[in-house]
Amino acid sequence: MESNELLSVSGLSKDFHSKRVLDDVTFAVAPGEIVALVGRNGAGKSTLGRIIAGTESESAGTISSLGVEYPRASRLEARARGVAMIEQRIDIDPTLTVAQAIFRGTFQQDRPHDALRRQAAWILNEMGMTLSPDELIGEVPRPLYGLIEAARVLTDDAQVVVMDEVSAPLNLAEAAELHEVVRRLVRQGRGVLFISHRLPEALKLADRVLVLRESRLVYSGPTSALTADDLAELMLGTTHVAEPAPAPEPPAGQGGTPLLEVTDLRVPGVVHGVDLTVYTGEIIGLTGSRDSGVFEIGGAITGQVTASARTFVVHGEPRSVLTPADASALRFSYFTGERDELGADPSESVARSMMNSGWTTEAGFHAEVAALRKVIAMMASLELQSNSFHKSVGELSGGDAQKVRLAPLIFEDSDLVVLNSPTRGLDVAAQTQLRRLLNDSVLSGSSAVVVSGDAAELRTWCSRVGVIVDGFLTEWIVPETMSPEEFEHRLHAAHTPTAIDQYHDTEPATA
Ligand SMILES: Nc1ncnc2c1ncn2[C@@H]1O[C@H](COP(=O)(O)OP(=O)(O)OP(=O)(O)O)[C@@H](O)[C@H]1O
Repeated sequence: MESNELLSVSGLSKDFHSKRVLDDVTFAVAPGEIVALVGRNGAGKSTLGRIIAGTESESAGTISSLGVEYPRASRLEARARGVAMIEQRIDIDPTLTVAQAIFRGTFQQDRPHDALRRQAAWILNEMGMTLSPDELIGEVPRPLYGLIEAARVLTDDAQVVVMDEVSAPLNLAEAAELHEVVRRLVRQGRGVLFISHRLPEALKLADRVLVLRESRLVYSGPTSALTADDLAELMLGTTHVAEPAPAPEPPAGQGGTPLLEVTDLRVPGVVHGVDLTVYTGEIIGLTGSRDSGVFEIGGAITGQVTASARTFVVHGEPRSVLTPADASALRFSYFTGERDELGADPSESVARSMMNSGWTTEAGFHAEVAALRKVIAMMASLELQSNSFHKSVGELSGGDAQKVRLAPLIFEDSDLVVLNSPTRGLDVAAQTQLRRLLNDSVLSGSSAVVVSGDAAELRTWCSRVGVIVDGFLTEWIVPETMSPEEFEHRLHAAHTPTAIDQYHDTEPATA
């Protein structure tokens, strides 16, 4: 069959242990086209991407590139046909430089390092990327591996590129770099299948959108005809209330009872004197570029990062800056957001991963039953798509795995919880539901600090957002006082490393 389509998928189905996860999926990607793929957690997006890229087998159906069918489950065949995929989880040898990582596996990889370096520098510069070609991969934050992979795709001959939630861990400035690469790829006549839970991003970037719901393709059409709410409705099969009922009035800033009051918080070389007050019953946000010190502040107030402070007062009592043991005694918890640092072993069962502690084989029958009851209740509240707690975490969809990791923190009675990008990889309904659960715990007297680079997450979750620039807290933004566009604009500036200069003369803000 002659075809101009870069990629044609026809009648594709997939079963996992007799559960149908893709059912008769048919679509095509044309040269120069960005096609977004959206759907709820567990809808089958990654599985579809992996089948196209030849790393997973299909149960039925065909896939062709430029009209030529390629065999099932062969990554090499798919690559030879010009199909590449950037997966959610990427491993790169930490001893390589960024330049070597960009050219690894390509025909150019054995060229002298200096030549690779020059070419990598050119590509990074063209894309407006802030990565240095000489930086060691071991020193590059893992969330940026997706950008390195995107630069790598630019240097090779892949004609169709599947990007699986590559933008999920990126802040607004980093996501803009990724979008630039995607646009460049399609200007060269290639095609991109872009998987994302950020619906406004999907609509803005893509020409066309595919919606998977309950394993079937329920919509394929131009993005220009849709709003984010339309898209959510197509994904969920029901009207979606984007903004959950706000938590009953949190203590308004200075008027409430302080839970934590810190002055002159310092982390050597990174945080240079931050004053921060978190009131009981509020959810605040902190944001900044990756090297601004924002992550270290979240770690320092929960005893995860070594820090100093002039005063550190919890519930009105002066203390020293916390150690991890102090933090757990005070019921201060921390969620790193880094998928690999969460201790969630992919071979571990859902049940065991959801238990924080106390479930050992020696614990006895009654303790085991009580622990399982708690797991079942958590699974029901979180609406896990997977209905088996025996399943291993590695078999879960990305969103379900994120919920499993978050569960102990959300259900534990914490006084203060620091959450790094809690909704990363969660679909719109799961985001809303998680926020409801967090609101419930805030209502019962706890507080939360959300460290994030995601505009929607910060806007819908936080009463105020502290901007961290170059180790200083430079201002507080109150999302409800401005339009979503203005809020996004302000965050974009805060995430752009060049913003540093404009803040150098600014007095640090106080809470
Ligand atoms: N290796 C596997 N073994 C068994 N079941 C699997 C495996 N991989 C995926 N699944 C199941 O297939 C379904 C689709 O998973 P997939 O990861 O494709 O969803 P997704 O749409 O990408 O979700 P998310 O948005 O959460 O990443 C889920 O129910 C998942 O548990």
